[in-house]
Amino acid sequence: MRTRPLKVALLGCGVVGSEVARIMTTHADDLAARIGAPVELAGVAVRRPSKVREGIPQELITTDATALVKRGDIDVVVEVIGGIEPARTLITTAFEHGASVVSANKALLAEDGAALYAAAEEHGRDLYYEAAVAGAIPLIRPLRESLAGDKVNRVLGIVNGTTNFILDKMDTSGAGYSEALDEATALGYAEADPTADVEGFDAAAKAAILAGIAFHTRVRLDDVYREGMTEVTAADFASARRMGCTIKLLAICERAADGGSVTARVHPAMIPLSHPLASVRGAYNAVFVEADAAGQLMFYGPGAGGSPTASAVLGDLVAVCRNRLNDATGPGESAYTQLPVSPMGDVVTRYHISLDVADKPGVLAQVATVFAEHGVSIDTVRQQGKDGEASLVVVTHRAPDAALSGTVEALRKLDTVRGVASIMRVEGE
Ligand SMILES: NC(=O)C1=CN([C@@H]2O[C@H](COP(=O)(O)OP(=O)(O)OC[C@H]3O[C@@H](n4cnc5c(N)ncnc54)[C@H](OP(=O)(O)O)[C@@H]3O)[C@@H](O)[C@H]2O)C=CC1
Ligand SMILES: N[C@@H](CC=O)C(=O)O
Repeated sequence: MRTRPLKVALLGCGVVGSEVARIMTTHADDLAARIGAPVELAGVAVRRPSKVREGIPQELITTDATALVKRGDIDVVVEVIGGIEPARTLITTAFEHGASVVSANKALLAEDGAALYAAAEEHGRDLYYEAAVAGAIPLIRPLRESLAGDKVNRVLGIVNGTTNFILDKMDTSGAGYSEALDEATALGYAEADPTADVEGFDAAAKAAILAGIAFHTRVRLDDVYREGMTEVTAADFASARRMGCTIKLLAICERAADGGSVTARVHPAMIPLSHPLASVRGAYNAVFVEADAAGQLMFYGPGAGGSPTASAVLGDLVAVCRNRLNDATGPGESAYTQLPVSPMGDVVTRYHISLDVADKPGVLAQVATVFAEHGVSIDTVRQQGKDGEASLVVVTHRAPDAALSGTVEALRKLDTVRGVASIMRVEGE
């Protein structure tokens, strides 16, 4: 074993960073044995230097992250600050000064992953980011390495722990949205700004990363269709239950049958209770990967929180340190192509639509005509009338999203349709 330690700079010591530091300290001997050299925490950059950080010597704490990554003797920079800047500049500066980087920053990777990869390659360094998608679950490396010889066609899953925690609470205990979000935040699952979770930005960033790796193409955050879960109501859960379903925020990345394009989307969806994703509880994540030769694979585990995420960061740290000792780097992204990303309108799926309508003769026929005119075939209709008004629930067969949007627009114009209470896609059947 080499006796000179590999030096690690930790940028950020919050929910994830504090757990990374703790495990680096408590498992130091194991890590050294696995790497073949000891690893030393050489500095910890934070915003608030006076905050008490258990187990971290005060002399390691700095507010000058730039000076830390520019020191020139740092082997690996672990970036767990989050956000776009200063994280992006710190990572590129780290490469310029000879360090490899481990990051958990999905927002940055989805926005600027290609440029960061290019910077890593230019300087002959590694960029690893297993923790950026689905917390503790090994998913990036299986997709990038284990499945590199196969052809992945679909990635579908729950990739945000906070929203799964909230939806699960709403479904099983009738908890309110705000109360469940507060709990998820207190448990360290939510992003610094939880809007990223509940509005689907975090899951969309993860979908962009997954689609990119799975299909060997570049997919950016802006390419991902996104709907959050803030509008999901108790009434939606009641409708879902009547259909034998529950509601989950899903990330779905698909390669077109002809292989010439891909789609990536994040939105709430009804899924049958019999589907394995329906029983993913709390802040757990689960991702299905469908590949030509492998068939269907499922990855499951804790998707958020300090300790699970630190596990993924530490796994990357070991891999990157081993590469440093061997004067090597892991797989890069230079083989990526650019497949077009098709718009949401091209996606074909089923829909559950709740309408408030007048309860009088001919309304059902009028509504059915609108669906027919837009080429959307109806599977089931349920109507419940009360005091001259009625609630009409239509479940469709598979149809293009653009056709469904056209249908809904036309329905809104009917005098007899008082309002469209909800539109939910139905997946996983
Ligand atoms: N929490 C989770 O479950 C998961 C998080 N991630 C990702 O990990 C990253 C970190 O998340 P998390 O630990 O939850 O975030 P926190 O908000 O808990 O921690 C952020 C840390 O960064 C420090 N920091 C912020 N700005 C600066 C700056 N300009 N210079 C130096 N330090 C700075 C903060 O300092 P101070 O302590 O002084 O405030 C804090 O220590 C994010 O990219 C997140 O998306 C990924 C998977 C799961
Ligand atoms: N806020 C994220 C944290 C992990 O990526 C989530 O809830 O999944």
